Amino acid sequence: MTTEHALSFNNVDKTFGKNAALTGCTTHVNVGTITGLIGANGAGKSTLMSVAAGLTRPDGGSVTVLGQTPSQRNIPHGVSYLAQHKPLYRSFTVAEMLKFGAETNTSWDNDYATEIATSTKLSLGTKIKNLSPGQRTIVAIALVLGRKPQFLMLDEPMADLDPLARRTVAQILMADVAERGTTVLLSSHVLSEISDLADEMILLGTGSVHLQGPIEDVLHDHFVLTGQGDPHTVVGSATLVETRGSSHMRTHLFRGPAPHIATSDWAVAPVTLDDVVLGYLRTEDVPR
Ligand SMILES: Nc1ncnc2c1ncn2[C@@H]1O[C@H](COP(=O)(O)OP(=O)(O)OP(=O)(O)O)[C@@H](O)[C@H]1O
Repeated sequence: MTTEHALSFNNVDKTFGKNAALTGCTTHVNVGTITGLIGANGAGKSTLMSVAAGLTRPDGGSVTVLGQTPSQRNIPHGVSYLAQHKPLYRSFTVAEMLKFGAETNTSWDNDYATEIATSTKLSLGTKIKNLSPGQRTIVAIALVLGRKPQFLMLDEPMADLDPLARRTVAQILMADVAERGTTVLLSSHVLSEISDLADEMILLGTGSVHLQGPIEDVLHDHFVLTGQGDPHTVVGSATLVETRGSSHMRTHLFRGPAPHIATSDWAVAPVTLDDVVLGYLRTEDVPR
């Protein structure tokens, strides 16, 4: 762990019965970044966040969050975590929920939380149970940001939001990062959301990390090669991640420096985030 890391996992394991959720998971989140946590259903994203928040105890390995070891007795100061199910009291009004936030947090910014909660024009007098799932998400985000966290973890925060509300939440998060220097770890299945919002990414595949780094570097470090025959004859030192297509025309995803190709038998193209993520998720046999 260095002070540049808001979160640091070293060889972390977590098993639920026979289900291995995290297996030798080693990763970190750099301070001051918005990091996108990507992975297939069941890859371990929620478990990683729950362990980092101190709500789930790992079986092995070490976890450091804002310089502290999280546990149920020691939820690290400065951490806010919004779980996927967005816990709120259904019988409370929005105003009562915000009051609850004020009463249970020593560092609470009521004006800021109220501004976020009302950013999509919902009324403070409405009961939580009468809000739509998307409106509940906005209130939940107001509650986690009202605590003025140093490190914010959001588990699929955009899943219920309409396109306009998504944009509102994205702007709220980017403003928070710019003005308060908050570090954000955000999981999503929508890759366009990750490329719009995040500077860095962690790609989790069944419990351990396939790939991690600044998104720009990840894209720069991969290329797609299309053609027939053995691609290794033209790629140099790059590592094959995945191959698709028929024997007539194959598309190969490679990690490493893109080659200069002097023959019309092969074509090299830059990748999108979709190419990289889908390529890794489609194959079990990936370079780690
Ligand atoms: N409380 C639990 N009891 C039993 N198994 C669990 C529990 N929580 C998680 N798991 C298992 O651990 C694995 C990882 O689950 P997790 O919810 O962390 O994945 P995820 O990447 O967040 O998935 P999704 O994208 O579907 O939300 C899965 O196999 C899941 O079934």
